[in-house]
This record gives sequence, C-alpha cells and structure tokens, in this order.
Amino acid sequence: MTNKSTMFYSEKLGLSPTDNSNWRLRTSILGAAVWEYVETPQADDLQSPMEKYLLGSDDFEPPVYNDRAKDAFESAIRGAEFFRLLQAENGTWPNMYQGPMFMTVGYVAACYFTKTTIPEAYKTEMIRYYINVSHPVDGGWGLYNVDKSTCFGTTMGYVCLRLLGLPPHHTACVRARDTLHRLGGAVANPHWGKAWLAILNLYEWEGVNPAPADLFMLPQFLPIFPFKWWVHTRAIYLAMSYVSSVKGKCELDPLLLSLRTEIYTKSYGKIDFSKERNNVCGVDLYYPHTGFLNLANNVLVFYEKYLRPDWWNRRVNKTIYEYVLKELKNTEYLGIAPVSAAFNTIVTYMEEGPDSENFQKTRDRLSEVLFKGPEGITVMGTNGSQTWDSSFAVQYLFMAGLAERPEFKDMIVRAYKFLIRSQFTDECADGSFRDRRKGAWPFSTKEQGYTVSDCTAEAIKAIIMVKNSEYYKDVHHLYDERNLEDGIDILLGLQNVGNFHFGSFSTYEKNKATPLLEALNPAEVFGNIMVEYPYIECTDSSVLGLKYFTDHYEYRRDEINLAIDRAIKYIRANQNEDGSWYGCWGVCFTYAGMFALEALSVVGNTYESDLTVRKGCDFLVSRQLPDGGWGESMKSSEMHEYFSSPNSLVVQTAWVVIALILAEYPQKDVIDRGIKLIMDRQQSGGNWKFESVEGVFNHSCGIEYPNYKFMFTIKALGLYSKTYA
Ligand SMILES: CC(C)=CCC[C@@H](C)[C@H]1CC[C@@]2(C)C3=C(CC[C@]12C)[C@@]1(C)CC[C@H](O)C(C)(C)[C@@H]1CC3
Repeated sequence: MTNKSTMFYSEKLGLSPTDNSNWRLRTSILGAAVWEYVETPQADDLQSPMEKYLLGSDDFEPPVYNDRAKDAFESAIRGAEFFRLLQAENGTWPNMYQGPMFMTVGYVAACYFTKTTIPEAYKTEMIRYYINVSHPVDGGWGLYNVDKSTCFGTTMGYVCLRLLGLPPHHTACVRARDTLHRLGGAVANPHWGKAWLAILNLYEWEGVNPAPADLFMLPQFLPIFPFKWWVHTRAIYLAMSYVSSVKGKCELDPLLLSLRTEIYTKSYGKIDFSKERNNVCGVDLYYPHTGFLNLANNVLVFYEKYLRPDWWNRRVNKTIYEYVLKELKNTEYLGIAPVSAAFNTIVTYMEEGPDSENFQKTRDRLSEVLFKGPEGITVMGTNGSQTWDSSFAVQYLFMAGLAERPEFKDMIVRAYKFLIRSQFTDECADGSFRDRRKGAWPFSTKEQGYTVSDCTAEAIKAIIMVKNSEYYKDVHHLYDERNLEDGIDILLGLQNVGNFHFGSFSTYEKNKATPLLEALNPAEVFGNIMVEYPYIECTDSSVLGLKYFTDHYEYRRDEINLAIDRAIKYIRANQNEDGSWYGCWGVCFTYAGMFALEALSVVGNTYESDLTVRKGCDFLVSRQLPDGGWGESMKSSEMHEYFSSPNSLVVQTAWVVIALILAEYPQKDVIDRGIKLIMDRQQSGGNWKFESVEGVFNHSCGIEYPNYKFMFTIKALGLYSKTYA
C-alpha cells in the first residue's frame, strides 16, 4: 500500500482505502482529466511524480535541498522546480479543485436515476472523502468542506453515503443522522436539496417550490427572460425545470424506502410536504425569500396544479429540451458546470432513454468533474482550472525572471501550446442565446465552451509574453497573433457600458438584466446569483490584458485606451473608504487588493503619485501580522469586513507582497518581512503546503485553488529579487 502514512478518519473507522498505486490520471490534449483505477498496472504505464503528489502517496519523491534557499531568487527557482513536476503532458496543472459539498450528490443521483453503475473503486473513495471531511465534532457537512454543518450539506452527504453503500448503522451514518435530525431533518433543506431528494423519490415534488419552465417561453425582451440571467443559474434552472415540471423521480426500491425512514424526524406518510416548501433550516439560510418570491411561488403552485394544461406543459418541455441539447452541443456534452451537468444527464435519460447517444455522451463526460486526492474522491467546482492556471504560470515565470532559464523552457512551451489549443474557434449553435465566443478563452477547457472575461485577458497576456521573448522564437510560429484580435473584440464587448456599473467587467457576459431580479433568487443558500454583477477582479484582469496588448499591438488602440480608462475609473470609484476592495472570487480583501493595485500600477500609478494606490497599500500594510505575513479568513467574504486568520498564510502574504512591490511601496522592511515568511514556510523540496482555502464564490462557499500556493509565491519572490537586486 502506498498511501500516505497519515491516518485518515475513514481508516480509524475501519474503512480501507483503494490502493493509491493503481490510480492513473488520463489527460487529453484539450485538458480533460479523468482518474482511472487500473486493476493490474502495466509496466509501461507507470505513475508520474505528478500523480503520486496528487494522490499524496508515500513514494512521491520530491527534490531534497539540504540547506535553506540563500535568497528570494533561489527560493523562487526551487518553487518553480517543484511546480514543474506537477505539470501534465498536455501543459496543464491538474489539481483537486475541491470545496463545494453540494456537487457530488448530482453525480450520485444522476447515476442512481439512470441506473448507471459507479465503479467500486470510485464508490470506496467517494465514501472516504465524505467521511474524511465530515465535521470533526458532529459528523455532518456544510456548504463547503470546512464549513459548519448545515441541513443541505448533511442531507446530501448522508444520502450519498447510503446510496454508495454504507449501512445505516455505520458510525459515520449514525453521527451524521443525529446531526441531521438536530437540524430539523431533511424537510428543512433549501430548494436544491429538496429538488435532489424529490428526484431520488425521498421527498414529494409538491413540497418543492416551482422552477417554472414557462419562464423560458416568455418574450425575450422582458428582463425576467432566463437567458438574461447569470449563465450558471439559467443552466441549472433550465434542466431542473424540465424535471420539476414532469415531477421526475426514481423508481422506489428497498434502499430508498429505508432512507425515507432515516432522514426525517417523523414518519414519511405523516409529513404534509406541501407545507414544507418554505421550511429552510436557519443554519443554512443565507439569502431568505422575499415576500415577492413567496407570492410568485404561491401563484405558480396554483397554476401548475389547476390551470396548466398538459399539452402546454409538453410543448414547454419540448422547447426546454431543445435548449438543453444546444447547451450540450456548445459544451461537447459537458454542460457549464457539475450541477447542471447532472441535471442534463437526467433530462436526456428521461427524454431519450438509456440507449440514446445524447444520454450516453452526457453521462460519460460526468466523470471529468471527479477528482481523486488523498482524502478520497469528490466532485469539483468545475471540470478543472486548466486555462486559468496555465495563463498565470506562464506570466508569473516571466515576471519572476525565470522563463528564460533553460530548465523551465519546456514547461512554458507546453503551457503556451495548451493556451493556443484552448482559444475558442467556433461559435455556439444558433438560437442558444449565447454571445459570440470565437477568440475568447474559458476558465477550464475549450470544450466546456464558456468565455470568461478575466480568463480571456490573462490568456492574451500570457501568449504575448511568449511571443515577445526571443528566447522562445522557435515556437512563435505556432500562434498567429491576428487571433488575439478576436479575443480583444470579445473582451471589449464584455465591458459594462450602459447605466449599469459603467466601466466594470462581469464574469461570462455583460450584465443583461436588472439586479432587482435578485428578489426572485430561489436558492436560499447563495447570494447574487440571478444576474451578472460587476467584479473588481474581473475588471482588474481585463485592464491587465488590454494594456499589455495595446503596448505591443496597434489594433483598436483608441477603443482599448478608452476601455482601460473607464475601467480604471470604475476601480477607483469602488474602493472602500478604508482603502480596501472586496474580492468575490478569492479570500478576500487581500486578493482584490492585489489585482486592483496591479491594474493601477500598469497604467502608471504608484504609492508616491496616487492617492488611491496609497490608501490601498496603507490598508494592506495595517493588516500585517506580527510574524511579518498576512492571513485572511473566509469570514471576510461572508461578512464583507476584514477578518484576519490567527496565523499568516503563504498565499495571502504573496498577494500582498506582490501588490506592495508593484505599487512601489516605499518601506522595504515591510515587504522584507513578508518575503521572509514565504521563504521560511518553503519546505525542503521547494514546495509550500496547503494552509487554508484560497477561493470563494457567491460570498458563502469556499473553494480551493491548489496551484496558487506555487504561482503567487514564485511571482512574489521573483518580483522581489528583480526589484531589489
Ligand atoms: C451557486 C452555483 C450556481 C454553483 C455552481 C458553482 C459555480 C457557479 C462556481 C464554481 C467555480 C466558480 C467559482 C468560478 C467562477 C464562477 C463561478 C464558479 C464556476 C469564475 C469563472 C468567475 C470569475 C473569476 O475571476 C474566476 C475566473 C476566478 C472564477 C473561477 C471559478
């Protein structure tokens, strides 16, 4: 057995893990990554160091340095040497993009519903994961892996464990069930939890608030027309509304019948489900219903029950299904993200049956969101973070002064080639209400198919860096720089320039409908999901990409400069009184502060010359901890106020150091102390350890970015040695 010698909780409970040495990560040139369990490994199919590292195997052999790095530059080199080991053949850095605890249920339920067998090794590891991240005190689960226990997390976790084969008397089940009952039982789930339970025939559809498919039939000019919502929300509700309007549910079987007796505090037959629609456990509730939503739900329930003719329902679902098929076509059957992907699998199965190509292809791609790590297997936030990480890796090696060293050339070329392959080359199907995408880049893979503003900007910058370097002239011909122009067109088109947060950038599209729609947010556990909002980080990255492009190319220069100008004004205007910026995708003020100060710096603003920069730096400096580093807790994201973590964290220290160096902060000793902390935390192999969750979404859900602890530290160390050499 080659599993890490640390004893996991699952082992304490007597569950044996699978053999780490049998797992292989199969990757495709477009970035797909699937873990396969090979029963008898072949001699020509050895595990790579990357696979061993990701699995946490004992036989992973890191480089060993017997001394401490003598200076920041040497420390950066060691970090990059280690990071190089983690790159896959295809140029990406596969990693366990874990956190959200409400994704795995989609995979398990979709398999159960469609009678798809989950391979034994996967089952074992999924059970292990749940057990190993269960709450140490009460055995439940929350919204993300280190959250307090919630009804949603605990119900989904419990149901998964049981469907994956753990018996009800197992200690893990007993503890989780007690916690679930204490939280009110499964009736107190939020909307998505209730929907999964209803699909599994563990709850009645009359107790689930409507996900009205009819909305997709409304005239397109109305703000409430779903294709104007945020891309994720509309993709989830599209497929969910199909299932909900036909009240789709699994066949009952003995296991489900038993589950019905386990997850509630009273007997199933005694529950009046119609009265439970709005029952949500207080611990879960992040975004309570508005009175308006409750009214709308009541009207819709009446409509669905008494007024909606069946022929109309069929017709609506026919339209919905056409949209689902378009989504599948546009995403090579992946769907935008795991939640909608699971719903899409169920919908294709219901509509076309188990033997259909659409169902099988959709189901088969589901395995790309699973990832095996030391604690087990979970469903990740997306099918990876490939493009985003590769763009950063290329850029930061250049910025750190490492890219033109021979030992790193291969790694950069591979990432550069991956970025080239990941640029969109075609448009979405007609009538799928998607914007132009040719020329843009996604967050994960080209096949996933969704443009993201900052991912496009960062990829553009990375590619130009390679194109500009003489050292890489042998690979310049691989990319025709005219293709950058398409990317620039898309990026310029993404800026919000109406009366909505003028000058800002959102994530996937520009804002298309009023934020007043948030009054209809039915999800209860997430805020700000109905429409596109402006984001400081997306705006900052867009400035970085546009500025770097216009420094090297003539194309649309005036418009680019105007866009930059507007974005910078937006960034300035959205600084808080105290000099901070709130970050939505990383934890939290340190993350946004770094991006904002870098954007301001590339257009020439420094601590000396600019008041916004000065306030931004002073805010960050005032949060330095006695050990010289910085650390921020997830609580900042939830509470919109700076909460320091008790100890400094490497990633956030790197973010702040980068910000201060780029802003030309005058007091070098402040920066020295941050750099010292990063160097002190470097392990003997040149790596850094995971310390705390780095990312977040929708203000409430933490998500890990395992590559950040390498990329930002290397950037900080390299910039430091360049600046003060
Ligand atoms: C509440 C819902 C709809 C749940 C599904 C989860 C998705 C919405 C999350 C998971 C990963 C996620 C946080 C992500 C992003 C959006 C929301 C995602 C896809 C984006 C692309 C937004 C823009 C950001 O700058 C950045 C590129 C970092 C992230 C990456 C991950």
